[in-house]
This record gives sequence, structure tokens and C-alpha cells, in this order.
Amino acid sequence: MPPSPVPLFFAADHQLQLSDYLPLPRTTYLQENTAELPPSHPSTQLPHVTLTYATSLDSQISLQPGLQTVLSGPESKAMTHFLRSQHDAILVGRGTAEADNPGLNSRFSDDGQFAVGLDRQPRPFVLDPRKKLDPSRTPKLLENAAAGIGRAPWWIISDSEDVDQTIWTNVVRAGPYAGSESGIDWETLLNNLAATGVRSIMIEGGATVINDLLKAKNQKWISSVIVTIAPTYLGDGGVIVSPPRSNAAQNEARLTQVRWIPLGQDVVMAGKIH
Ligand SMILES: NC(=O)C1=CN([C@@H]2O[C@H](COP(=O)(O)OP(=O)(O)OC[C@H]3O[C@@H](n4cnc5c(N)ncnc54)[C@H](O)[C@@H]3O)[C@@H](O)[C@H]2O)C=CC1
Ligand SMILES: Nc1nc(O)c(N)c(N[C@@H]2O[C@H](COP(=O)(O)O)[C@@H](O)[C@H]2O)n1
Repeated sequence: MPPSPVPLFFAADHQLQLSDYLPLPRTTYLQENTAELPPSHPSTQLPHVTLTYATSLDSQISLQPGLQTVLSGPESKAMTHFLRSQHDAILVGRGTAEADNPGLNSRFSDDGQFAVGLDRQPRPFVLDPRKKLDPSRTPKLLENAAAGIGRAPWWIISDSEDVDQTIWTNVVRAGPYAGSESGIDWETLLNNLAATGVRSIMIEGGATVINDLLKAKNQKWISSVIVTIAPTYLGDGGVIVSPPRSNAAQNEARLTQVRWIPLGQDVVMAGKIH
């Protein structure tokens, strides 16, 4: 089969334009053998958090709950894969894991030619505080890890869940969890992630995760926002990104240091939130 053409993202070296929004170059390595990791990380620094997703013009990230919807074109999708290679970890909510059966690995090298090696793959984390997800419903994550083209997934559950260590081997605690209204305590979670060696994490979704992180009280944990905007309206009934307002008089989340990068038919917007 002839090799597929190098996506425009790599050919045009848009990586440079994104560099202000990326974490520091990866220097640490999460090891597959967790026994080799120190019990807690000496640094108290929280990870760099990149919030990144693809949206329609009507602020929707999928056609309906539970349905995976292709929004990014090949160029912006390639950018997402580049971003994945720049982060230690990647996080999605249980809804996304169940709906999409995602791979969450990086499938391009920096020049777009090859898949990156395991040392550049992010660790996938699935946020599932009530431990409702059956790991067998996310076969791609497990297959990628078995094939050596992605890291083994870890699960994020609340403090109150019991864990059967024979099934739930790779677990990070999210602190207490009272329900989706209040969400999780991101500071606790980010501290716990840092303790496993995570220095940078990209958060891809879905809407429940994004809307919680964009709440006024949680925005401070976001280091940068990188959103792909696709030239399409999905219409009523989709999964909407729109955080709840805490103060009607104020814009809840105005981005600064904004940069727009056209990529194929899409535009990518990068910014900071504080
Ligand atoms: N276009 C894009 O870039 C993306 C689209 N999606 C789409 O989003 C949809 C899934 O979105 P949702 O249904 O909202 O599911 P979700 O992926 O946000 O997961 C919801 C579940 O995750 C947990 N959770 C999420 N946020 C939490 C928080 N702050 N605190 C505690 N627990 C939390 C809870 O168990 C909750 O039931 C799918 O259709 C998927 O295809 C997902 C990711 C990216
Ligand atoms: N960047 C982007 N564009 C879209 O159009 C999307 N639907 C998504 N979805 C996210 O990517 C995950 C799928 O990843 P794999 O290709 O299976 O590795 C999906 O779960 C969403 O997080 N992203």
C-alpha cells in the first residue's frame, strides 16, 4: 500500500506556533512497571493541563450522547496526535471511553511519517469516580497496550470506592465525589496524578469533564486551551460544551494570548485562560 501523504500539520511545521501552549519537553518517564516508581513524587508541582477537544460551530462535540462524531479533518486530527506525543498523560471521562472505545495513543512522529515509540506515548486515564466502567468495554486501550503502541490505561476513582486489586491494578484516587453537580476536586486529582510521575496531561473530554473543568472555580487548573473548530453545525440534540455560569454579569472564561491557526478546513484556537 502506498504511504499516506504527510498531513499538512507536519509539512507546514505548525508545531512552532503551538509551542507557547505546550508543556515543557518531556523529561520523565512513567514506567510500565509501577513498582519502580517512588511511592510519591518529590515535587509538589502540579501537572501542566492542556484542555483540548474538537467542536462544531454550535459548540457541540458529538451528535448525541454516546455517539462518536468525526469533527476534525485530517490536518487538525494530526495536530491532536502531535499534542498527545507532547504530554505524559491523557484523560477522558467514562462516557467517552464507553462511547468511543478510543485508542488515545499518538499515531504520528514529529514529521508525520511514523508512529511514535512507547517512550513518547501518553498514559491514558479514564475518569470514573463511581467505578461503573467495565474495563472490557474499552478494548482498544487494552489492545494498544498489549501491542506496545500505547501505554496501559489507568482508572481514576473516588476515595470511597473499594478496589479489587486483582482487576483494578492501575488506580489513581480522585478524592471525595458527591455527584456530577459538584464534580471532583481537581487539585486532589492533579496532586495524585503528579505522585504517579505525571508532569503534563491533556484532557480531551467529554462534555461532562470539560464543563466541570471550565467552571469558574476550576479554571485555575488549566494551563492552556487548544480547540479545533470544524466548519459544521450539528443541530439540536448534541453534546454541548458550555460551562454553568456562576455570575450572570461576567464572562465566565475569557481566553488570553489567543492564536488562530487554520488547518485544512478547520481552525485551531490556542489560548490561556488566566
Ligand atoms: N469532539 C471531541 O473532541 C470529543 C468528543 N467526545 C464526545 O463526548 C461524548 C461523551 O461526553 P459525556 O457524555 O459528557 O461523557 P464524559 O466523557 O465527560 O464522561 C462522563 C462521566 O465521566 C465521569 N466524570 C466526568 N467528569 C467528571 C467530573 N468532573 N467529576 C467526576 N466525574 C466525572 C463521570 O463518571 C461521568 O458520568 C461522547 O459522545 C464522545 O464522543 C469526547 C471527547 C472529545
Ligand atoms: N480531535 C478530535 N477530533 C474529533 O473529531 C473527535 N471526535 C475527537 N475525539 C476524541 O478522540 C478520541 C478518539 O481517539 P482515537 O482516535 O481512538 O485515538 C475520542 O475518544 C475523543 O477523546 N478528537
